[in-house]
Amino acid sequence: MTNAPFLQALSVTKTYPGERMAGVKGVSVDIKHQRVTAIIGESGSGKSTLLKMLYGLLSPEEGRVEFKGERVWGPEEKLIPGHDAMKMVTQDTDGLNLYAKVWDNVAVLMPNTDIKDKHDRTTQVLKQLNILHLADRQAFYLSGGEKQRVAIARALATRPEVLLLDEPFNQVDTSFREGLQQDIRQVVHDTGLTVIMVSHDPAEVLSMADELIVLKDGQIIESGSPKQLYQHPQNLYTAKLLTNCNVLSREDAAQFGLNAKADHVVIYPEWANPTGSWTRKDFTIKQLLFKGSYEDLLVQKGHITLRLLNDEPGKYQVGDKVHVKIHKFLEF
Ligand SMILES: Nc1ncnc2c1ncn2[C@@H]1O[C@H](COP(=O)(O)OP(=O)(O)OP(=O)(O)O)[C@@H](O)[C@H]1O
Repeated sequence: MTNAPFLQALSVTKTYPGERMAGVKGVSVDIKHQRVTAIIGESGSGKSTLLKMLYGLLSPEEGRVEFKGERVWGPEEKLIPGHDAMKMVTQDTDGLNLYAKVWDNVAVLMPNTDIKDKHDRTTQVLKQLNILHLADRQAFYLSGGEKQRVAIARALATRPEVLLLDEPFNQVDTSFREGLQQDIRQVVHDTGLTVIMVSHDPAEVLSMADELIVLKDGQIIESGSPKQLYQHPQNLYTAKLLTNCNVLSREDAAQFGLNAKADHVVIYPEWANPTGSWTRKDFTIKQLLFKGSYEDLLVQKGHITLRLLNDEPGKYQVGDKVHVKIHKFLEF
C-alpha cells in the first residue's frame, strides 16, 4: 500500500446551469480509511453531487478525485462508471432481482471460478447483514428493510474497499433502521471497510459517523467528529442540521436573562427544562411530543415558543403553566 491519502477530493467543482449555479464548488475532502464519513447539508446543498464525484459517476469540471494517489476516472472514461474498488447503494433497490432468491441475488455477483469461495463469501455477507435466514426467500416477498439489507449485501459481495450510501435508509422503518446501522458499523469494525454516507437524519449521522462534513450551497462550511460538531458547532446552520434546536433573537433571549453579544441564541431542547414548582410560571405547555423514554414539550410565552426535553413523560399536561430553566446556550 502506498503512503498516498486514501480517498481525496481536491478542489472539485461541478455546477449545473441555472441562476443559482447549483452544484459543488471548489470542495476538498480527505476521506479517512476504515471510518464512516457522513456528508450532511440541507436539500440541494450538493451532497449527492459530491458523493457521485468521489465514486466516479460524475466528472469534476475542475479539480480531481484521487483514490490511493490515482485519479478516479469519470463516467466518460470507463465502460462501467464508478471506481472498481467502490460500491454505491441508494434508497431504491432497483438492482435486486425480485424473482430470484436472496441467496442468488448475492451469489450472482461472484465469479464461478472458485465455487467454494463463492459459497463462503455469500454465506459471510448474508450473515454480516443478518439475513442468512432469508437466503431461500424470493426477494419479492421481503420487507423494505430486508430488501435494503440484500442491496447492501450485494454491494459488499465483491469486497469493495469503499461503500457509498446515498440516503439508503429512507424507506426503512425507524425500528429497523437502528439495527441496520449497527450492522454496518459492525462490518466497518470487522472488515476495515470505509463508508461514506449522505443522510438527512441527525440521529443517524450522529450515531453512525466518525466524521461529519457539512455542506452549504456547494461548499464545506465545517467538518469534525459528531461530538465536536454537536457540542461546538461553528455555524447556526450546523446546529440546525444536527438538532431540533430553539433559535432566539438576542432581544428575545434577553427576556430570559441570557445576555448574548451575537444576533442569534441557540438553545438545544436538553439545555432547557421545565420547572413546575416555582412561583413564576410564565410558559404554557402547548404540545407534548411523546418520544418513548422522554418527551418534547412545546411551551409558549407571548410570541416565543420553545422546545424543551422532559425526561419524566406524563408529568405535565397540555395547558399546564411552567417556568423554564435554561442552563446552556450558544451564540451565533
Ligand atoms: N443533473 C442536474 N441538472 C441540473 N441541476 C442539478 C442536477 N443535479 C443536481 N442539480 C442541482 O444541484 C444542486 C445540488 O444537488 P444535489 O443532488 O447534489 O444536492 P443534495 O444536497 O444531495 O440534495 P438532496 O438532499 O435534496 O438530495 C441542487 O440544487 C440540484 O437541483
